[in-house]
Amino acid sequence: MKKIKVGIWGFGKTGKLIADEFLKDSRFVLSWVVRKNKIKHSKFASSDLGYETNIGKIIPISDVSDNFFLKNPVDILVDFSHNYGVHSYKNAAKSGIAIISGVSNYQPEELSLLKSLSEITPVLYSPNITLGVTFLMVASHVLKKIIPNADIEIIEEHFKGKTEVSGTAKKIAQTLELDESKHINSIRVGGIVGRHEVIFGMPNQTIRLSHSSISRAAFGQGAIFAAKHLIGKMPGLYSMESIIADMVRKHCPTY
Ligand SMILES: NC(=O)C1=CN([C@@H]2O[C@H](COP(=O)(O)OP(=O)(O)OC[C@H]3O[C@@H](n4cnc5c(N)ncnc54)[C@H](O)[C@@H]3O)[C@@H](O)[C@H]2O)C=CC1
Ligand SMILES: O=C(O)C1=N[C@H](C(=O)O)C[C@H](O)C1
Repeated sequence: MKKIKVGIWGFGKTGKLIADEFLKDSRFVLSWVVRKNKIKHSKFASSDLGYETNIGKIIPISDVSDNFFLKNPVDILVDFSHNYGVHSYKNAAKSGIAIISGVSNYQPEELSLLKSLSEITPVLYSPNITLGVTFLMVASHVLKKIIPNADIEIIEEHFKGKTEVSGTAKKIAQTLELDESKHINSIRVGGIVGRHEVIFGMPNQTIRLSHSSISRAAFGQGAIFAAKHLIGKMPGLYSMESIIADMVRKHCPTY
């Protein structure tokens, strides 16, 4: 079977683990990663990650010219860089490259640019690409419909250095029609990769739905799941929620 060629935008804390998961999966070939930092680094993502191979050429953002995607074609571009990263790969869409963005704190301008690219290529955007959080989001949505009067609070916990409020928590708040300035409770301690909890409070019982990302590898596995669903699709905006909601409908038991 023909391998799916992948390019990664951003080679930071998460981008590295995304690259690692794609390197380990034989259905994919990691063609390149684009990084911003000019600090001295290996020439290949695989050697940077400790493998004795030279796969996934590391390309500095300054070398990305207008015809970069014609010269370096891939099937899918996966972005875990920064909210303005999308400005630097607009041309990928013109070349028909599918886009997966995991950037979680888009400003309206960048989000609408990303959405506009979905008119010409398949785009999947998710502030939390894990299967688990997506399931939690769908399940919370259903629960809110079943218990519309419950008190609902969202807790999000991350590593000390994360300055912004979790994009995942904001998306959960939007889905549940909650005021994000009142119902998101943020905790920043140590090295927590990412934990989200939705609490439904009722007078005589409490329901807690929670998810923990134990390693950033979870994001890489989510990106692979998304890539498998996106490949071969028509241009359009796709989401992890619609994929998981379809699966829930398919597998929901009847009693
Ligand atoms: N959707 C999801 O499941 C997840 C989303 N994220 C999000 O991914 C983003 C990155 O997170 P981290 O890796 O933790 O941050 P990081 O700061 O460790 O890495 C980001 C990297 O992107 C690079 N970069 C910035 N602008 C760039 C550009 N224009 N082109 C190429 N590279 C560029 C930076 O130099 C840095 O190395 C954040 O928005 C974060 O919230 C993180 C984890 C999971
Ligand atoms: O910055 C991170 O690392 C993460 N960001 C996400 C968010 O803001 O929701 C998702 C994840 O939990 C990790």
